[in-house]
Amino acid sequence: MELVTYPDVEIMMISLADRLASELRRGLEQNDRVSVAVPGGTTPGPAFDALSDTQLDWGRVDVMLTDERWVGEDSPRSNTRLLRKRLLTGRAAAANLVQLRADTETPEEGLPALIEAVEAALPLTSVVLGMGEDMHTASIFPGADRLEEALHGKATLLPMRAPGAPEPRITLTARVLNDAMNRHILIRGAAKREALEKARHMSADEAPVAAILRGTVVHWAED
Ligand SMILES: O=C1O[C@H](COP(=O)(O)O)[C@@H](O)[C@H](O)[C@H]1O
Repeated sequence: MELVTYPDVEIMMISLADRLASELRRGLEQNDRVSVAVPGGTTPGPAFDALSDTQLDWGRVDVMLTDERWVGEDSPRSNTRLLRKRLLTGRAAAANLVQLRADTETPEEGLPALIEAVEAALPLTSVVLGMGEDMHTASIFPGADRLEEALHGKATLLPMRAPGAPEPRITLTARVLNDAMNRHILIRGAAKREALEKARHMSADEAPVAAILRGTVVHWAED
């Protein structure tokens, strides 16, 4: 992995947005469409603000989440809600949202309706991942019920339940994340930096983010 540290969070968010825009532009020179997967949670909002303002042929861009919490878009915990509000707005409103949420009670029931559109947008041109202090990434959590499949299996998308996750989830698997042409992890604050350093010396079963580190650029700034 390559660790890039920034003088502050604002510069980090703008730099990451610039870098993603360049990767997508380069992809569009050679392909009809490009795709990017982004995290939810509390970290990426400012990078979304910067990216949504970027000049790009957004009509040829597929945008998806790396993972979603199985809650409705009216919930403040909905990652799709964050995406619509902060990324799929302004210039980026022309992008195509590849949904990771269906209107069913469980992710198991919803998955068949989602998989085709997700697979049509693969391989990802770029992926940005977040990471929790427990070293989960996307919704691949330590102790999760389908951890083994998510880390080592051939699936594209999996339902996931974990002690550290308050609601059921759906997540892209390590295979899909590692197949992305450009991979980034976005973290801020001392606790996550420490967790990342620990994860580098742990197995992916204990620290799922370890499965995605090879060849990935980690972007970090102090809070
Ligand atoms: O639950 C989730 O957590 C991670 C990390 O979120 P953060 O709030 O600590 O930035 C996030 O990357 C993931 O997409 C989300 O569903």
